[in-house]
Amino acid sequence: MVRVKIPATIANLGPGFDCIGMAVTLYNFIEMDFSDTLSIEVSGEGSKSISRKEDNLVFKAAKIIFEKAGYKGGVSIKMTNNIPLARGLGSSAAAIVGGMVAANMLLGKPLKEEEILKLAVEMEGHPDNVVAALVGGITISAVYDDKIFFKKLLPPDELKVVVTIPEFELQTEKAREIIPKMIHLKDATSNISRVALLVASLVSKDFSMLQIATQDFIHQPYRKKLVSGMEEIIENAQSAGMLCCFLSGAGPSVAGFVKSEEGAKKAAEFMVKVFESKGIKANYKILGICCEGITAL
Ligand SMILES: Nc1ncnc2c1ncn2[C@@H]1O[C@H](COP(=O)(O)OP(=O)(O)OP(=O)(O)O)[C@@H](O)[C@H]1O
Ligand SMILES: N[C@@H](CCO)C(=O)O
Repeated sequence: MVRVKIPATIANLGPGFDCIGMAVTLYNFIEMDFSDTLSIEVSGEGSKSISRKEDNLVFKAAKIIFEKAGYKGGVSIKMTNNIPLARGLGSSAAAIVGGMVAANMLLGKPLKEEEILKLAVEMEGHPDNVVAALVGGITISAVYDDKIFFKKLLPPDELKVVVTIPEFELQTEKAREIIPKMIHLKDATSNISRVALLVASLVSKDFSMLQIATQDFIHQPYRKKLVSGMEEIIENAQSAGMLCCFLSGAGPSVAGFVKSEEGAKKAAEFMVKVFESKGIKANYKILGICCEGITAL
């Protein structure tokens, strides 16, 4: 039997659409063992909605590894989920990375980490969440010639993350459909400058420009139609005590960086209030940045 712990991830951090991801201290757990048949147990988030059949995402990810390694038997999977589904916290990346890594461990690690990384990115469709879930920290990824190139930044100690999670689900697929296929050169230039500024700010631990460095011009302006309250929260981030604020992944959660737990609480209460003013119930979590990525227990 193998057991893994997989972090939630926040993608984009504003302008880093499909390339920046950040692992945070909220975890799902997967136990996997050999079995004669397929059995799936789910507790916690998604326990009412997640499929227990062959179309389960954790199983589908594990099956890719089983097929590569030539294993044809059954499997039992027990998951304990703390990452809410379809809220912009990387639940699908956690399911894919967790399923693949657990299956590979169960079979005695026939695949190398690079192979798993490639298969997981292919399955998810973009590298941001998957890379961060695998290696932890804040990751910057690029895909070229079928290979994934990434760098991991270890976060400045004092940074905390406050995430406000609306009650409603937003499937990433739907949140991607709303983004136009063509973007203006001016918007592309604005995002390129922000991403460069964001990475430089994190590396130099200079947070003074984070509000500008997390501005986005290519996905948030369209997604705000799907997440009412998001724009008001982002516009007032600094007066609410945050260094900056952005849509978490594809949404609908909204996340911000703060320097203290006390500041985080004040910011979270503000965010919850804005959502409530739009008729949306929301809760919040104050998280750290997870430096390790998926771990075997
Ligand atoms: N533990 C899990 N087991 C099985 N399926 C899961 C699990 N977690 C997520 N999923 C599947 O992934 C879907 C959510 O994925 P989606 O990409 O829409 O959002 P997300 O990954 O939570 O957010 P984001 O991609 O914005 O970070 C769920 O509706 C469910 O089908
Ligand atoms: N980069 C992705 C993250 C969500 O999976 C998006 O924003 O659609």
